[in-house]
Amino acid sequence: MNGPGEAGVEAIWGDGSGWGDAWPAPAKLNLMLRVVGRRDDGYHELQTVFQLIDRCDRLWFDVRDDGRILRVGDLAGVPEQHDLTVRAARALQQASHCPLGVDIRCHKYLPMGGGLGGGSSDAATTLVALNQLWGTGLSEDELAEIALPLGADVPVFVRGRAAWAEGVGERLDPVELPEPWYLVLVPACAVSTKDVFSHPDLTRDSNLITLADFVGGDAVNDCLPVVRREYSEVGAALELLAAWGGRLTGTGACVFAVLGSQDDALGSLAQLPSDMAGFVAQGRNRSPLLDRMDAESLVKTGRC
Ligand SMILES: C[C@@](CO)(OP(=O)(O)O)[C@H](O)COP(=O)(O)OP(=O)(O)OC[C@H]1O[C@@H](n2ccc(N)nc2=O)[C@H](O)[C@@H]1O
Ligand SMILES: Nc1ncnc2c1ncn2[C@@H]1O[C@H](COP(=O)(O)OP(=O)(O)O)[C@@H](O)[C@H]1O
Repeated sequence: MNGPGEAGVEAIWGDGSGWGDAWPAPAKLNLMLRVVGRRDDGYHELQTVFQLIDRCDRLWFDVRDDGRILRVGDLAGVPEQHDLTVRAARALQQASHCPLGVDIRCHKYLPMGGGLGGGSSDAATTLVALNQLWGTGLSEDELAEIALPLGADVPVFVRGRAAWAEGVGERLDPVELPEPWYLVLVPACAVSTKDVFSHPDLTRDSNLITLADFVGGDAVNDCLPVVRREYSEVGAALELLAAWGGRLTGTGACVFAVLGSQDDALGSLAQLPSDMAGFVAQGRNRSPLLDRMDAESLVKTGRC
């Protein structure tokens, strides 16, 4: 992650070129989030708007002939069998009866527990990449179905488009939004999605709104009051963004604001207090993962 004062953007992340052999796993921002109900299984019904950004984890996959699925390297606090990339590969292997395996390497650039969906995006990139590399040939709908049990946020990354979302995040309608420059702050705390959704004070009965309401400025995040109260670091970060109307993404901890230009955003990043981390990224209606697929037109192996 970039600290304040460093260049906040790597231009190669946004345009689908310059990835080398790495597969991108972009972050998302929830531009608004309403909790509109609770299902019998405890999951909450949401209305949210997802936009992708051009800040990404990077993944590499080496196909194995012996069917084993292995993680290369460590991820702090996440045992290999719980890693969403490993779980995604296993889910695809089971669904497709593919005899192949894979070594998975992931370089994290996205904070964990930040509300940026990094783990979910890693899982989605694994599904999309292995569907190609294993030659399993599943459709986007089939991949999205495998994605949902891995996490409510995984399907949007499989589909790779900014979206208006309902249900637990699986009912997705693509939307075309402005693609502004965002300043994203990363408070020094990780927020547990589960803890926020089980908090007794969480608003769970927001009224339904329409896309037109959102476009007209209704951009509330119902998780904010609880998160702000439980994590003082989040409140402090939001104060730094007050001039631009800072917002919380998902259940946090990251907060973000729309800046007028890349230069404005980088200038504001450079002026942050030295103990506040952050980065600059551009909104994307189309995932860098889809751009990478198009750019490289990888040849299907047809080995399954
Ligand atoms: C809130 C959102 C908004 O985009 O993002 P994050 O802040 O986590 O990034 C997502 O819905 C999160 O999706 P994801 O991170 O995949 O969550 P999951 O692993 O499926 O769920 C973690 C836990 O949160 C609770 N949960 C999650 C989603 C939801 N709609 N209702 C819930 O009650 C459940 O207790 C679940 O056990
Ligand atoms: N490959 C992975 N990358 C990140 N987190 C992972 C991964 N696999 C499992 N996890 C778990 O998922 C949790 C949520 O991670 P992440 O998706 O990055 O945050 P958020 O849901 O807040 O956006 C992490 O705290 C971690 O325990």
